[in-house]
Amino acid sequence: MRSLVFRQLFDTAGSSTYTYLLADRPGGDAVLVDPVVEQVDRDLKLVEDLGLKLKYVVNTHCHADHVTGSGLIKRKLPGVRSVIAKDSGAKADVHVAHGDRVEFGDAFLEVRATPGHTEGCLSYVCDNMVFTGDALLVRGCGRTDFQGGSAETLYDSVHAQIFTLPDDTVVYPAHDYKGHRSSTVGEEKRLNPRLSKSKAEFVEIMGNLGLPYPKKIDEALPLNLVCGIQEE
Ligand SMILES: N[C@@H](CCC(=O)N[C@@H](CSS)C(=O)NCC(=O)O)C(=O)O
Ligand SMILES: [Fe+2]
Repeated sequence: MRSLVFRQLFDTAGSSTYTYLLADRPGGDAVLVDPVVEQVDRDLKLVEDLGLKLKYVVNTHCHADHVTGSGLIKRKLPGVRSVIAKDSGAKADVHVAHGDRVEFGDAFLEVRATPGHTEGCLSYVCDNMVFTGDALLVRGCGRTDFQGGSAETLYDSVHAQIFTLPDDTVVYPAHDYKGHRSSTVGEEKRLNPRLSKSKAEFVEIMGNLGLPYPKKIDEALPLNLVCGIQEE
């Protein structure tokens, strides 16, 4: 049996983002999911401490609230390749779409298209884990009021691509604002206060969130379209 390496890291500097480090085995090939630019040194130190070979920096979507660490990591570790959805409209070394695999050593991430929070949102399945980005948060979900968001589309994505996974699949979101770290598909199907409702109720809830725009949206969006770094 494979002994996958897994670490969940949290951005305490303001974005409340979870970054995930996965490797196919101790000392093996690794991927970093949703790195944050302010945390790149922390992430790369962990990669080095664990003796891992970082292959890919993978984004679940073009983030609106923080700048991705992908470009800075590529600059510090030449050879690392960035990955994002083709439908995100963002630059990357590898554009993926539903059904693709991101392989690292003997392990892989299975790409599932889960649009609705943004047009290019992906979730990545690895063994009994799903990295849901902002499509599904613990007891919540991503907002749908910008970046081509659509409550109807998000509802269909989560129900078709995440809630069809086995109930014991562990849900790892891109953010948490309430102190949660993970959940399971079974738990979210039963207890998610938005997505356990009917589609019509969900659309009504999402239309009335009244959230202010993320503070860094004007800086983050244009930078994330070019991997987090504006080249000279
Ligand atoms: N206050 C934060 C932004 C909070 C926010 O809008 N989060 C997004 C995910 S990042 S695009 C979201 O979808 N939230 C859903 C929710 O129900 O909170 C900031 O200023 O950065
Ligand atoms: Fe987002």
